[in-house]
Order: sequence, then structure tokens, then C-alpha cells
Amino acid sequence: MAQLGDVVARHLLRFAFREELAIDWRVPSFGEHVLDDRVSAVLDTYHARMREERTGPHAETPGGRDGGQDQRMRAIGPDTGRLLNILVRSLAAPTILEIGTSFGYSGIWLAEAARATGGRLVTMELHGYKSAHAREMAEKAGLADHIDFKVGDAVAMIGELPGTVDFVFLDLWKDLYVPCLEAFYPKLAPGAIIVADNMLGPDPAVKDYGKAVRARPGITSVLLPVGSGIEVSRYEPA
Ligand SMILES: C[S@@+](CC[C@H](N)C(=O)[O-])C[C@H]1O[C@@H](n2cnc3c(N)ncnc32)[C@H](O)[C@@H]1O
Repeated sequence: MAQLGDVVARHLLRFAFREELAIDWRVPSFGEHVLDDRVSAVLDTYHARMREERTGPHAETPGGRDGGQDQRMRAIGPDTGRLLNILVRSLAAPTILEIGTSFGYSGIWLAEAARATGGRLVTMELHGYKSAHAREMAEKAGLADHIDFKVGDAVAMIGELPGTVDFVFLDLWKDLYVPCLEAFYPKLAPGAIIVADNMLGPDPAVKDYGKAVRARPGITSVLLPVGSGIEVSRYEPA
């Protein structure tokens, strides 16, 4: 019964917040005076591709997830992008870790906030062709100087990061959420914020992540119905 309740709640939330009703694709609505023209133009280019992706057939093409030739952006929407940007802008010169670059959409929102706050974005992606596209778009947006693009398995690369991180955006294949948490948790700076995407999806791995992050010492966490559902957590050691 509890499981049925979960499914119904998930569908109601998805309906209430589904793209057609809630997504505001207009970049200027974020604030014409906040995002510069180069950033807005790049976001608009991504939005056109995202609209096509979301309205087109959902079947995987050959080589798609994850035959090594995946072409879908699988990007967060503009609402989640705006929220990431707002959260990062509340931090001073943060080190931001993005796990799951894909073709670079969420990274634009994060890097724009990194530039505004004197911070830096480190973004990790398994596939070189996706990371290369993300870099090209970041160059067009004038943001590439604020980003380190890393290619390889994030779970392994997180362990090699020097220093601490102030903000983590977790958005890769869901079965890796908990292994990533295990890898980045020891690197969290006091006051660090973690945002995990796709938390209202059907994959049981996201529930495992929700339980695992809330069980960690020093974590306060809330699930928000923004985009496809985000778990927003804050770390404050005792
Ligand atoms: C949902 S997409 C990320 C979307 C992106 N954050 C955005 O909103 O624009 C997930 C990405 O994680 C990448 N990925 C999957 N496993 C990975 C791993 N072990 N290490 C690094 N990246 C991985 C996939 O190739 C895919 O591009």
C-alpha cells in the first residue's frame, strides 16, 4: 500500500510540475540584467535542442545509453538550472563539483554562478565527445575559463580531487549516486550543499541515495518537486 501511495504521489507531482505547465524556457525571465548575452544565447541554443528531445520519440537509438554513442542531452530543465544558479550564487568563491556533464547544459548555469562569485566548476563526464561539446559551448558562452573539464569515471576521479568542495551537483546514471556520495562525502567543506537530480524518477537507486544521504552525519536534506525532483542537502559537521 505504501508503495502504491509512492507511485501515485510521484505521478501527481509529475503532473503538477510537468514541463508543459511549469517550464519557462524564456531565458530573460531569469533576469535580463543577470545573464549576459553570450550566456543567454548559448542557453537558448540548448533549449531548442531540449525541446526537440523532449517532444521526439523516447526510444534509445543504437549506441544510446550507454553504448558509448549516446546523443541525448538528458539535461535538467531551466527551472532546475535557475535554482542551481541561485544556490551557487549564495556561496563565496565556491569549488563546485558537477558529476555528469553530458553536453554541458547544467554546467552553463553552474559556471555562470562560479564566475559571478569568484568560484570554479569541476565537471566530470565519462565520454570525451560529450565533454568536448560542453567545452565548445562554454567557450561560446565566455565561461570556459571558469571550468575544469574532466573525462573518465567520476567515482574514481572524485577520489583524486585535491582539497574540499562547497557544492556538488549529482546527475549521472542513478546506480552511481550512492558510490559517488561515498566518494565525495569526505571532501565536503562545512556548509557544503549537495543537489541530486531525478529524485522523483522510478529508479529504486534514487531512493537508496535519498536514504543514504539522510543517514550521513551532519546532513540536513529536503526533496523538492523542481524539474524531475531534486534532493537538496546541506552538510554541517558537529
Ligand atoms: C543525466 S546526464 C547529465 C545531464 C547534465 N547534468 C545536464 O543537465 O546537462 C548523465 C551523464 O552522466 C554520464 N555518466 C554516466 N556514468 C558516468 C560515470 N561513471 N562517470 C562520469 N559520467 C558518467 C553520462 O554519460 C551522461 O552524460
